[in-house]
Amino acid sequence: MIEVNGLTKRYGAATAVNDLTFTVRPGHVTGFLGPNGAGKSTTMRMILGLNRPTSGSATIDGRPFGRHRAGLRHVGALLDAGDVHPGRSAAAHLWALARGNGLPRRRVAEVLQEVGLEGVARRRVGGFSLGMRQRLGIATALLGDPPVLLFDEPVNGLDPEGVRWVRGLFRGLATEGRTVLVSSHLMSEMENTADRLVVIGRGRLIADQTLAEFAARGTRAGVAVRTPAPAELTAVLTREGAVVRPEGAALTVTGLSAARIGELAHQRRIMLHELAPHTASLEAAFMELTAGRTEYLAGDRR
Ligand SMILES: Nc1ncnc2c1ncn2[C@@H]1O[C@H](COP(=O)(O)OP(=O)(O)OP(=O)(O)O)[C@@H](O)[C@H]1O
Repeated sequence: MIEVNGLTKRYGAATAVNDLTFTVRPGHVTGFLGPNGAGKSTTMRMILGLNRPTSGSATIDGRPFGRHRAGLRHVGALLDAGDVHPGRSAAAHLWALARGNGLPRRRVAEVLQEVGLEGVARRRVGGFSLGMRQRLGIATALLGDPPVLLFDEPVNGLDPEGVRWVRGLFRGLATEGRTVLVSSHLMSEMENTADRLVVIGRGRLIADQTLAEFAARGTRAGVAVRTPAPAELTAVLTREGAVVRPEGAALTVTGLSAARIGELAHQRRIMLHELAPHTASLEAAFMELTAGRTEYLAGDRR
């Protein structure tokens, strides 16, 4: 379990992380989501003891990271996939880490196979594509078989097959009862990966809830209706308290369920060609919640 309590990081006058409090529980993939510059990397670095908080605390299973003797056996992390000596081979990089953490040499072959790099294990990392570096970073995180894992933007540079693989990997790790925190600035990446979300904007907490709860608090749900008698149906539904907006050839109805709209249309013998409840889109919910809390906007000249 990761517990973040009142965590704050200031760089001079700028506040990168502002009084963040949240908990990441085992058995789930928790998505750590926010626009560019929201403070995700800074938070993860503080959880891992690489940056010192200005105030507040971050603990892993009740202790600051630095007090865990087991190192890679306790926490695995992918922070910056470029952070590997380019002249080293993938295997040499992992062997050095295994040795330094008292891990058996066989773990190197195991994780290389798990991430699909066994065929290039002896090649210099300098020649790796971004996707291959990400896979090596993931292998590094898995090396100590740790119960707590943090991944900062792990999907960057992966091809669609790689994205599918990494989703399955994270879900598998959570199913084994591990604590898995995965950051991204794209909701679409989290939609099929995370079951819980911690959302931040400009260093502050915006939401900490399940994916379903998050979707529900975003865009209001409505029902799309198509009928050859829009004026008549609009009058009937409005009398029942619904709000009806024409949208192209269709109507968007809020305030009544699809079932009730169907009943009313049937009673008045109004023909319907379509009756479809909108499901609130996660992307729309994310955009709505982070609007105004984005550090860098297109066209913004600050
Ligand atoms: N060493 C530093 N010195 C000064 N400012 C910093 C430093 N590190 C980060 N920041 C600032 O802190 C804010 C948060 O940055 P951070 O990298 O944590 O965001 P992020 O959510 O990970 O963004 P991205 O999705 O772009 O990686 C940004 O405004 C950034 O410019």
